Amino acid sequence: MTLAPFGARFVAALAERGPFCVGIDPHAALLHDWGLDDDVAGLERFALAVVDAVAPLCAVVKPQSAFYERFGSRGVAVLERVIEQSRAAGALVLLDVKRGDIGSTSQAYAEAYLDPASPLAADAVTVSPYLGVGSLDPFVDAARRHGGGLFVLAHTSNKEGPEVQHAVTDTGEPVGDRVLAHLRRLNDGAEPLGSFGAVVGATVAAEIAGVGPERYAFNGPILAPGYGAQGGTAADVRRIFGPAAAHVTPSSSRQVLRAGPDPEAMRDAVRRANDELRTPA
Ligand SMILES: O=C(O)c1cc(=O)[nH]c(=O)n1[C@@H]1O[C@H](COP(=O)(O)O)[C@@H](O)[C@H]1O
Repeated sequence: MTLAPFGARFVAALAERGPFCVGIDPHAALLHDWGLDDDVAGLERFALAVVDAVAPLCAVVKPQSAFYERFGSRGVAVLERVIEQSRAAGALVLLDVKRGDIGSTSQAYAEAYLDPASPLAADAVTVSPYLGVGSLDPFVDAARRHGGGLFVLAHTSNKEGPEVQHAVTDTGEPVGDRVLAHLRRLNDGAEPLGSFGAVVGATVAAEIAGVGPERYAFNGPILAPGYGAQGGTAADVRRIFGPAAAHVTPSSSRQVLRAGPDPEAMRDAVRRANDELRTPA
């Protein structure tokens, strides 16, 4: 089955279900809080309970691969089920792996995460441009071939990010903005939205190097992690992104997961976040 381009699927999913993205990150501390052991059985119970509760309700889920890889191949097998069951429940799966390498290795990563023949195939994947945005071309090609999406790290939510991302390039623009300029070109002319997105924290400064929300006026999706547990709010999303907020999926992991294991409490957390994010300023 050939999928429609990711950008179009992203727009439709947000319109139908709301902008909020749930991160499925089975931290050891959360397993403990839920009364589960920090082992593969606990991981599986936790992750699939979250999928059952939220995947039929929210537009995007974002499992972070590290929390599954921690348990080796059996943990990765749980991740495969999280991906498959979330997609079956109608959520887009953004697999958070932050990959990026020289082109020939990026090619193998792209096949692992975007080729529908792979057991780990997702709708979209997070990638790092630190080896140069051009090193991500195999991901771009695979996304175009398979209707997949990319989210490229630009201005991340962590306090250490600006050391690299605000550094000024030869063209005088910050590194993070150079990444956004590449995305502007990749998405040029796509309707209703391109498939090549940016990662910009819901915690970043509203103005960087004298430029405000206009830096995010590009024709692609934006993932905004840091909502909730890292302090980002709906007001921050509106302040940082301005009109581009219409294409932003703010994500939170711990804020929703801490509401579990009661499925209704997790669903309430998702509904609350979507209500806050949809309310006009
Ligand atoms: O790419 C990401 O998802 C990401 C980028 C970023 O700038 N900051 C960030 O926190 N993340 C991820 O978003 C999630 C945040 O989790 P919470 O702080 O529990 O909501 C984790 O999976 C992080 O790895």
